[in-house]
Amino acid sequence: MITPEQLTAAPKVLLHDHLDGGLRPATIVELAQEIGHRLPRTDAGELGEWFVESADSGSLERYLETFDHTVAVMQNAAAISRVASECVQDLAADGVVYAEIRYAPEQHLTAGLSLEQVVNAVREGFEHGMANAERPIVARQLLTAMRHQARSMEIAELSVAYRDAGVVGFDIAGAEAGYPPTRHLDAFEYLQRENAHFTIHAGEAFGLPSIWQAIQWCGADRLGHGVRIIDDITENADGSVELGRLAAYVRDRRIPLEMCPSSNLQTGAAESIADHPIGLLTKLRFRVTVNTDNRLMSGTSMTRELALLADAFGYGLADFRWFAINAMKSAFVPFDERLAIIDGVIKPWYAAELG
Ligand SMILES: O=c1[nH]cnc2c1ncn2[C@@H]1O[C@H](CO)[C@@H](O)[C@H]1O
Ligand SMILES: [Zn+2]
Repeated sequence: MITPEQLTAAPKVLLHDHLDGGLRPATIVELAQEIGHRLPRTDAGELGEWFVESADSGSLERYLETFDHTVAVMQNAAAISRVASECVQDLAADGVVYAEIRYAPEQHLTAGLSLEQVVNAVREGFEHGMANAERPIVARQLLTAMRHQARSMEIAELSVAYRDAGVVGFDIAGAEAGYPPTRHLDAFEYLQRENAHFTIHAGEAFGLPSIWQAIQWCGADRLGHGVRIIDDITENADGSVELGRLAAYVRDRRIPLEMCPSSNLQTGAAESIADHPIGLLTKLRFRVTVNTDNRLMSGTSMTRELALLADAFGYGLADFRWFAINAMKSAFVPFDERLAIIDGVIKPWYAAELG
């Protein structure tokens, strides 16, 4: 049996976590007071519960409405830096040793900041967080463009401009139905020409066409969620499994799936953890990674996600090591930096625990 202490201490790698989905409720209350933003609850504990309940809507669109409040309090550089630093410290306390944290710079301009000022504020916060965390952690930025907006090219250019300043990749997020990834093809083609990395939220609220476009039209390095790839997999009555062409491609090419179990229950992408496609995809040895998505809206952490999976599927330390190494192999930092964490941090810890 894995003890809770062991699970917290286990080195974890997080590729899919939204900066504006992971604020401490107490910080939201303080920041809202400073700028006079009205919150649905003013007690931090109640506010935390409000986020989880409101995000528990069964629809991605309604889930996303809760971000109005977190984004509202992240409009000046001091607030953004504070949130970024606390994020890194919270992840380190949760045993995360490497994290790629994403947010949409274009959503943080309402009080007059420029896109560059937003990225710099996050950078300063991450540096402060790494320096003050209770355990060593490496934190990097992914810049997200909102798929219903038309600023993806500009944000892609921003991610390239800051590639040597803590930004390791690009993403698109927001409502998926009606906003296919090909809407932003120019941005993805630009990134490919720049030898840059990107992931795409696909196959969460919409099915295979979205995943297919993300990979075969846009050239995504990784898939955000990607749960609907299960629609291209047939389980026969005799227990045999058949992969369609797209599912086979994703598995054969080792395309990383950034899976976020609790988030998927809230948006209706899965019924329960036990029914979540992560079980079958792990058994079939897809390049599965475990992620939090939005710690505030899901009331979760990496430790909690792993504990839920352990309960539902009987996973143990060997499985958690596999998830961590899968994720670290799929990170957007240079290969030597990935290896340093795999060989210097993840493998030694598990070797000591597993014997
Ligand atoms: O699971 C998700 N699917 C799609 N979009 C999301 C998800 N979680 C958060 N965001 C969106 O990404 C923005 C930048 O971080 C958030 O403001 C939210 O609108
Ligand atoms: Zn997400």
